[in-house]
Amino acid sequence: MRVVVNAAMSVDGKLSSRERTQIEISGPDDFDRVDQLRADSDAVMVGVGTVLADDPSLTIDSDERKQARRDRGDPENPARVVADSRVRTPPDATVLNDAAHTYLLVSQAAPTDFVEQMEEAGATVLATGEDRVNLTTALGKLEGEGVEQLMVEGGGELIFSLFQADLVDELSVFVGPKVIGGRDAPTLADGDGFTEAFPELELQSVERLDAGALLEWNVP
Ligand SMILES: NC(=O)C1=CN([C@@H]2O[C@H](COP(=O)(O)OP(=O)(O)OC[C@H]3O[C@@H](n4cnc5c(N)ncnc54)[C@H](OP(=O)(O)O)[C@@H]3O)[C@@H](O)[C@H]2O)C=CC1
Ligand SMILES: Nc1nc(O)c(N)c(N[C@@H]2O[C@H](COP(=O)(O)O)[C@@H](O)[C@H]2O)n1
Repeated sequence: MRVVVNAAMSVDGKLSSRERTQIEISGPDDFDRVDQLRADSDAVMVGVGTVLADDPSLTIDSDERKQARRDRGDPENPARVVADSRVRTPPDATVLNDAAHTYLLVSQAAPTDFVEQMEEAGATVLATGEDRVNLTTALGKLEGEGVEQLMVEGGGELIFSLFQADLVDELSVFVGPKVIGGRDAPTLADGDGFTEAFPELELQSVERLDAGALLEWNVP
């Protein structure tokens, strides 16, 4: 499986403000690039923190891209994946609508009645890890479901864990012109942070885009 992480961050490396509401950091050209990246992926993943903060759809905007997927025999939207150890995804979350299939990655600690509620809403629930999702095992299960390219759209807690588990192959970061600030605002990689053995990436490209820059990195 190829794991491609994409995010938009402010000049100072924040994904959002301390209020954790969705902030438009990308411009139209970057949103269009993200739409293409979704269309090129078998599934789009976020952590439950992003579901609770943004209630995202994670679907494709462009009708042409949806048609191109149908023409090649794929569903019109990639599958959606939420890392959600204890099922905090609200039953009325947009990621559970019928625009795409949804996988909920939970842990063994997930309450059975919540799991059943998600399955009734049409989601496929994959359990790994005792208290928290074991991302290595969970991504292996997704691969078994046919996910060859997984796009990850954040947030910072999930992105850090994926780097920690050495699961990331590529990182695309759009750096937008805003300064957000705030010690409690989410950054590209949060979690506990590294204190040694910092992952070192290889810069593949730098491009001016909208009012910012797109940086693409490979993870050796
Ligand atoms: N600008 C951008 O490109 C983006 C911005 N954002 C912003 O980021 C913020 C949300 O980010 P954040 O709060 O970090 O949330 P995340 O989306 O990273 O979700 C974090 C949650 O995922 C769950 N999770 C399950 N398994 C794991 C695991 N193995 N490792 C880590 N997390 C796991 C945890 O909850 P549990 O333990 O309950 O399972 C954790 O609290 C919002 O403000 C949103 O607007 C989000 C995406 C992109
Ligand atoms: N690429 C990008 N640029 C920004 O400026 C953003 N705020 C985000 N946020 C991510 O996009 C998701 C919203 O998706 P939908 O439009 O609802 O499909 C959001 O949840 C973040 O993951 N991304």
